[in-house]
Amino acid sequence: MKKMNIGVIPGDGVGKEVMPEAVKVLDAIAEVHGGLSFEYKSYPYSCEYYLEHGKMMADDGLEQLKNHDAVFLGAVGNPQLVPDHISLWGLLIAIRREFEQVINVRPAKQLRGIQSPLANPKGFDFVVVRENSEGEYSEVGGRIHRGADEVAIQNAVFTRKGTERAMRFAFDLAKERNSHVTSATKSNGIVHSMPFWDEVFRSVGEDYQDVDTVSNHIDALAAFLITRPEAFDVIVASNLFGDILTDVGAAIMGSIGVAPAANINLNGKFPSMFEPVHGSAPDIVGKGIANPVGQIWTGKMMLDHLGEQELGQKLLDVIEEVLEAGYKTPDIGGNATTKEVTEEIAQRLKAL
Ligand SMILES: NC(=O)C1=CN([C@@H]2O[C@H](COP(=O)(O)OP(=O)(O)OC[C@H]3O[C@@H](n4cnc5c(N)ncnc54)[C@H](O)[C@@H]3O)[C@@H](O)[C@H]2O)C=CC1
Ligand SMILES: CC(=O)C(=O)O
Ligand SMILES: [K+]
Ligand SMILES: [Mn+2]
Repeated sequence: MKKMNIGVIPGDGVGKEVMPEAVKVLDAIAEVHGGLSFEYKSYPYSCEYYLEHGKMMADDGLEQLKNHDAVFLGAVGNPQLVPDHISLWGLLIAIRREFEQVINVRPAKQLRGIQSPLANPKGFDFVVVRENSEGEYSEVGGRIHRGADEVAIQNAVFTRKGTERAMRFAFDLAKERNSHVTSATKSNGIVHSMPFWDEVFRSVGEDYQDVDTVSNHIDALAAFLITRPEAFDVIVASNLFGDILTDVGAAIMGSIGVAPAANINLNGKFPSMFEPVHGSAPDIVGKGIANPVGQIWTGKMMLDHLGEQELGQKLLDVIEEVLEAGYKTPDIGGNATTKEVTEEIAQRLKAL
C-alpha cells in the first residue's frame, strides 16, 4: 500500500468550502486505485487563527508541515479580519519562501463543457511558469515620513540563480510539450531588472536549440492571451507578471474558480504545495456555490507530482465529463452547488 501523507490547510473563505470536497475526491481516487491511501493532517491556520493567536500559524507550523509528502492548501485572506499583506505573508508566502517552492506552475486550457468568454478560444492550452521566490514580491523597501512628505519604496529582487532556475524549468517543460517558450518582459519600461531578465532568457535559450523562443512585453502579452491564446505553449514570467497572467488564463477558461496551481520545491528539502489560483472569494462565501474544480484539478497536479500521472489524467477526464454533463456552479453558468459537482465527480470516479 502506497501511503501519502498530506498536510491540509483549508485556510479562509471558500478555501474551507472547496477543500473538504477535494479531499472527498482524493479518497474516491484512492478507492479506485486500491493500492493507494491518503493520510491527512489538517491545520487551522487562517485569519481566524490570527485573531486568536496573533500569528497566522503556530511557531512550529513550518516544522510540522515539513513532514508531509505535500501540502494541500485552499485560500488565504479575509480582509475584514486581517490586512491582506499580513495574512498572505504570514502563511501562504511564508510557506512558499521557507519551503523553497521556487516555481509556481499554472496551466490554462480550454476545458470541455465550459464556455470560454472568448468567441473563438481555438483549443488553447498553455502553462505559465511563474518565478515564485523573489521578483516584485519582496520585503526590501520601507516607508518614511508621514503625510504630504510620505515616501514608499518597494524594491524588486532578481537574482541570476532565481531567474535562470525559472527559465530552465520552463524550457524543460516545453521540451515535454510543444517546444515553445514565451518570456514575459517589460524591458522597455523597467530598465534594470527586465533587460537582465531578457539576457538570462537569451543565454538559457542557447542551451535549448530545439525550443523556439519569443519575448513579449507583458502589456502586449496580456492582450495576446485574449486575442490568440492558442499561440502559446509555455510562458515564463516573474512573480507579479505570472500572478496577473494566470488570472487572465483563468478568466479565458471561464472562471478563476477552475484554475489550478502547484508551488514546486526543486531541491527535495521541503514538500511542494498545491493550491488553486483563486483566493478566498469573500463575495460568495457561505453560499455553497464555490466552484470546486480549481481545488480538485489542483489535486490532480498533486497526484502527478507524487508519481500518479495516470490517475491524474483520469481525474481530469472525469472533471471534463462532469462539466460536459452540465454539473456546473454559477460562475460557469450552471446552477449546481459545490457539493453536487463534487459528488458527481466522486461517483463517476468510483464507477471507473
Ligand atoms: N493564493 C491565495 O490564497 C490567494 C488569496 N487571495 C486573497 O483572497 C481574498 C479575496 O481576493 P480577490 O482579489 O477577491 O480574489 P478571489 O480569487 O478570491 O476572487 C475573485 C473573484 O473570483 C470569484 N471566485 C474565486 N474563487 C472562486 C470559486 N472557487 N468559485 C467561484 N468563484 C470564485 C470570487 O467570487 C470573486 O468574484 C483576499 O484576501 C486576497 O488577498 C487572493 C488571491 C490568491
Ligand atoms: C497571492 C496571489 O494572488 C497568488 O499567488 O496568486
Ligand atoms: K489559493
Ligand atoms: Mn493571484
